[in-house]
Amino acid sequence: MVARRGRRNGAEVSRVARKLDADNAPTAEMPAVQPGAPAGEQVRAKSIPEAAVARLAVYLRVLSAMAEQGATTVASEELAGVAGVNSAKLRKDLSYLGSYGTRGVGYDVQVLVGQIERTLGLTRQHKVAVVGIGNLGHALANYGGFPGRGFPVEALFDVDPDLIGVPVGGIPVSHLDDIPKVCAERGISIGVIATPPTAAQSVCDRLVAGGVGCILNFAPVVLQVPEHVEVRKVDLAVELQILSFHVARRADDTNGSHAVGNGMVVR
Ligand SMILES: NC(=O)c1ccc[n+]([C@@H]2O[C@H](COP(=O)([O-])OP(=O)(O)OC[C@H]3O[C@@H](n4cnc5c(N)ncnc54)[C@H](O)[C@@H]3O)[C@@H](O)[C@H]2O)c1
Repeated sequence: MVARRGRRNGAEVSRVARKLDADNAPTAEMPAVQPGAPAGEQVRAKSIPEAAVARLAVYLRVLSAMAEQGATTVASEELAGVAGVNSAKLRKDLSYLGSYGTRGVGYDVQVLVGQIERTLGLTRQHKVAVVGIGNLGHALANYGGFPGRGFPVEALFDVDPDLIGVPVGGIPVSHLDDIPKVCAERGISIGVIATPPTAAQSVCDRLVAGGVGCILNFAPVVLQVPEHVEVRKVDLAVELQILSFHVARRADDTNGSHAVGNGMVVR
């Protein structure tokens, strides 16, 4: 009997990144330098707070755009401004990577890109399967932004006979029952669940049987998975409720905001 556990919304990004890395290499955990630690002292990536890991992904996106435009160095204030955080928080986040920048020069863009990519486990490709090729599944399968970020969509699954064999985004849709076999054959590491909630657990079980170690679940249901499987849940209703809370709070109290530049506010 395999041990199972439920996952709450907001599972740890850093652990997922390490899990993805672990799927590809035995030396899974990215060592980072503890801020304030003596040079060369290594700590595990799990010491990076989840919120900071999420911001690292934003910095990476900004830095990649800067590199494309020919930037070689960037000041912390500039990077912070474009990323929408305050510069003290940015410097703190980057210190988790052992990156402190050079006074008067800033950060080397390419070095920083490499450090963030390694920390997020993005130095390898992670093959993705999408299950449930309805409205959301079609959008995900057709979205061209995943392969360039190291997440090529390599398999699609559904139960609708009208969809089986039909290419979506260039990939023919396979039947649900073929999930374990196809995922194992193609080395899928991430399974995206875009089925109705009633089907999500059985889909998840099939993905796990196919050796998939990471699940991104769009269905509004809590999944039970073995200990070695990581799950992240995307619940747009919860996100809207959180926004609603912030709107209500802002109406009562605008304290806690930090005004920058042209009247814009970053949090
Ligand atoms: N559409 C959105 O904007 C959106 C946003 C957030 C979350 N979600 C959630 O994502 C999921 C999908 O939403 P949707 O709007 O794409 O639904 P949809 O009805 O358009 O598509 C669902 C697809 O899943 C397939 N399916 C059903 N049972 C299956 C099974 N056992 N195995 C494989 N495929 C199966 C159906 O044939 C269909 O193609 C839902 O759980 C929904 O709550 C959707």
